[in-house]
Amino acid sequence: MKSVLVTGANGQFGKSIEKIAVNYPQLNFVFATSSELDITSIESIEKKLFNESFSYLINCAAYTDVENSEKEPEKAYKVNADGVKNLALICKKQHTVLIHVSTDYVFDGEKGAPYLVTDVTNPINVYGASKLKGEQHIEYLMDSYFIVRTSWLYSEFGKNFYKTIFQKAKEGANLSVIDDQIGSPTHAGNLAEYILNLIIDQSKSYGIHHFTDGEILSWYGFAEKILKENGLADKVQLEKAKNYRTFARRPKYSVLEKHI
Ligand SMILES: NC(=O)C1=CN([C@@H]2O[C@H](COP(=O)(O)OP(=O)(O)OC[C@H]3O[C@@H](n4cnc5c(N)ncnc54)[C@H](OP(=O)(O)O)[C@@H]3O)[C@@H](O)[C@H]2O)C=CC1
Ligand SMILES: Cc1cn([C@H]2C[C@H](O)[C@@H](COP(=O)(O)OP(=O)(O)O[C@H]3O[C@@H](C)C(=O)[C@@H](O)[C@H]3O)O2)c(=O)[nH]c1=O
Repeated sequence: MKSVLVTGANGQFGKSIEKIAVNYPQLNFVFATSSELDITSIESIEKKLFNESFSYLINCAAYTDVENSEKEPEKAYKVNADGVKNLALICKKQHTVLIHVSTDYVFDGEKGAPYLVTDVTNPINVYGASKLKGEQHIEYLMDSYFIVRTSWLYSEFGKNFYKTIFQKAKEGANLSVIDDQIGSPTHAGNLAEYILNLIIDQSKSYGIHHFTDGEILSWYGFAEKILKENGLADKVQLEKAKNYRTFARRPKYSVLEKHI
């Protein structure tokens, strides 16, 4: 039976994997939260991997606060770059395949068409730059890895745009959402299935993958969809934001092309 270690297990994506893990009885999962395994500490990782060896490590650990990354870049780099380097070094030593999740924010959004896995990266915010650095450590250090870039994740778990809009709408707040950033919302459960199937299929298509749900929307369009899905469209007012102020710049068009 293949054993799979999941790091960052308490986050949105870690919990999404845990939810569907029961459908994969042929895999033996170990879920490690940030307090059980801190990816920024070599000792912490080695402690977890001392007695047990894993065929795969799915890294869900990350610093995902896009806004705060601008104010405290060292926090983003510590986890998203240095922490990922630690995982790459140890996985290589232990012959564990690393499956790492990355982001559409590694691109600048200026292409105006869906990004291919071969397209040049050029992040325009600290979060994206720190995630790219993590990717580069893996590519430099390892041969057997998957870097799966995805975008605009949402689910019942953790903090995400879907839940924020739904919550605000339920409270009856009027919503103002930008329509000049375009991307592909992706259900975290679908990404979890994609990744677990790479394992089940014993895929050797190592390298960078793009996975999204395929629909192309603005954040405004996504908000509209969320309201409709929950029967709230007639109950709250949704307007296109003119000046929604943020610290971080975000790519204008960060759709990921799934097919090579
Ligand atoms: N959310 C999104 O829209 C998107 C996310 N991604 C990528 O997907 C992955 C999963 O994201 P998501 O689940 O949404 O993010 P979350 O922020 O929900 O989860 C991240 C998890 O990482 C944990 N963590 C933080 N620092 C460490 C550390 N040093 N050691 C171990 N664990 C740590 C956090 O722990 P704690 O619970 O203690 O805070 C948290 O549980 C990330 O790599 C992210 O960059 C890619 C595209 C879109
Ligand atoms: C909540 C809200 C956001 N917005 C804007 C702000 C921002 O430009 C955009 C998205 O808002 P958020 O801050 O929720 O999204 P953001 O944190 O930028 O989401 C990103 O997270 C990281 C982790 C990723 O990897 C990306 O793929 C992407 O999902 O929508 C509004 O215009 N109105 C609103 O009411």
